Amino acid sequence: MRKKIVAGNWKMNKNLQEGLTLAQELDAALKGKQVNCEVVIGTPFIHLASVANAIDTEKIGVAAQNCADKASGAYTGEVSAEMVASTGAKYVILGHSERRAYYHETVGILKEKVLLALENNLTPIFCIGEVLEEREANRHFDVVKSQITSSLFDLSKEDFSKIVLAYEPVWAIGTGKTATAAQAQEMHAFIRKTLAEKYGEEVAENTSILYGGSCNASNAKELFSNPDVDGGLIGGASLGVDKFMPIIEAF
Ligand SMILES: O=C[C@H](O)COP(=O)(O)O
Repeated sequence: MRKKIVAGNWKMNKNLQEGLTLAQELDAALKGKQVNCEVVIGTPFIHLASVANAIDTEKIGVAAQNCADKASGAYTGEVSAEMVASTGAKYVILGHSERRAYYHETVGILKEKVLLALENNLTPIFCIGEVLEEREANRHFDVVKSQITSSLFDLSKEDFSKIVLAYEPVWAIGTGKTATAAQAQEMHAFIRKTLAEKYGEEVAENTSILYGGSCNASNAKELFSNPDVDGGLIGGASLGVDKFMPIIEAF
């Protein structure tokens, strides 16, 4: 049975004190509450250790938003997967469209990052998604398929089974323009079929595929009610407990 996951991606928001407060408020809001999904928060690197120490990490998984494509050494400014894991984080968001677009993350780089994350027992939340021109040209299925196959399909079946995918149409990120529930379901079903062709039905059925892109309290229920949508990767609406909790409770 695949996991339902609601993951926040704080992006480059919140200083350390603000981040700690947000994490602790979320921890308090979830205390004693039965929720039907796994909750994850993706914090900036500098927050990871403090946040992991301040909350119940059995209830809220902590994610980094990136890791280096090298294991260690003279790479000034980089943070390795091993360092991320040593903070108590359990997840790492990889391949986000903002990293691909602004930091030129290529397939080669992403493949290394995924391998290093897995070697360090981090669960990659691997992002894929087309830009508006690609959707308008009806190329969105090809684009998403090629993002998955190029970066992930060299993995063994065992390793692939540890991946969480997040479909984030780039045109829906931070724009207020959400994919319709039908568009999300159509793409998620296509992704699952692509996984089944390569790794078999069982792996495909057990892979969590999250939706991301202007997901909020008012559209989460409809999006999550689709059979192939296993949760969300939430940006803006994860920056306040009042906005994030209703999304968690949409399951
Ligand atoms: O990682 C999260 C996504 O980029 C979605 O961001 P958003 O919810 O602010 O549109």
